[in-house]
Amino acid sequence: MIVYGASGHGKVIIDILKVLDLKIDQILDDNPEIKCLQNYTVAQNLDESLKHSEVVIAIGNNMIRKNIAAKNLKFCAALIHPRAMVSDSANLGKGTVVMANSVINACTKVGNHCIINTGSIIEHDVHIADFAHISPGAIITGNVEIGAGTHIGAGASIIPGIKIGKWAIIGAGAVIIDEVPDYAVVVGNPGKIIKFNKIKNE
Ligand SMILES: CC(=O)SCCNC(=O)CCNC(=O)[C@H](O)C(C)(C)COP(=O)(O)OP(=O)(O)OC[C@H]1O[C@@H](n2cnc3c(N)ncnc32)[C@H](O)[C@@H]1OP(=O)(O)O
Repeated sequence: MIVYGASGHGKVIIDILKVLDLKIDQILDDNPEIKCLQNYTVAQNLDESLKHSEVVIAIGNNMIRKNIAAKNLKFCAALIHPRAMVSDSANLGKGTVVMANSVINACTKVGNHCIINTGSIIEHDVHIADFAHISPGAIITGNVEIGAGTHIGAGASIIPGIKIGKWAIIGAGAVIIDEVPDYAVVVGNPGKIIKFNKIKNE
């Protein structure tokens, strides 16, 4: 497996690969100043001999993950920590990572290259689009829809059936009781829009 991104998030993904007994072939990062991650050497270019290896994008920034996903690489199927609980009826897209102690309940759909972070709860019939990130401890209750590239902050809660647009940001600890439009940044309990996210090259 190639780990693309030598970040803090990369460290957690390395732990998942280790516990799944998957071999780490190379760690890549576009930043030439990053030379190592823990005990691993970090390269800027993919070793030609590894061009058929599967790749996981290990970067927390949703837009950077989207840009890397456009490259011609062989992305892995979803990586699931063995101590996560994922329903048989859930559907997870390629490159999505599911961290320890998270729960993904029945009939949920999670898109490509999403992060379902540590201890988050994704309830039944939730739909999460590509490149979204559900932060540690967030609670997404039943029938919620989350748009592409949206970031749900740590410990946020979303009440059932709410629709959250694309490239929105929900602040840490927010409680979302109303629909959230595309690009909105929402904080507090009850959640209120404080601004709109200026996304370029979406
Ligand atoms: C493994 C991991 O670590 S995963 C990482 C998980 N990361 C997170 O959960 C971070 C989520 N991010 C946040 O909560 C951020 O504070 C954001 C994105 C909502 C806002 O960040 P910024 O755009 O930098 O806003 P800024 O810090 O300038 O705050 C703007 C206002 O909102 C308030 N505010 C910011 N965040 C919150 C919050 N989570 N809850 C309540 N109020 C908040 C600020 O106090 C400030 O209020 P003021 O204008 O009255 O002073």
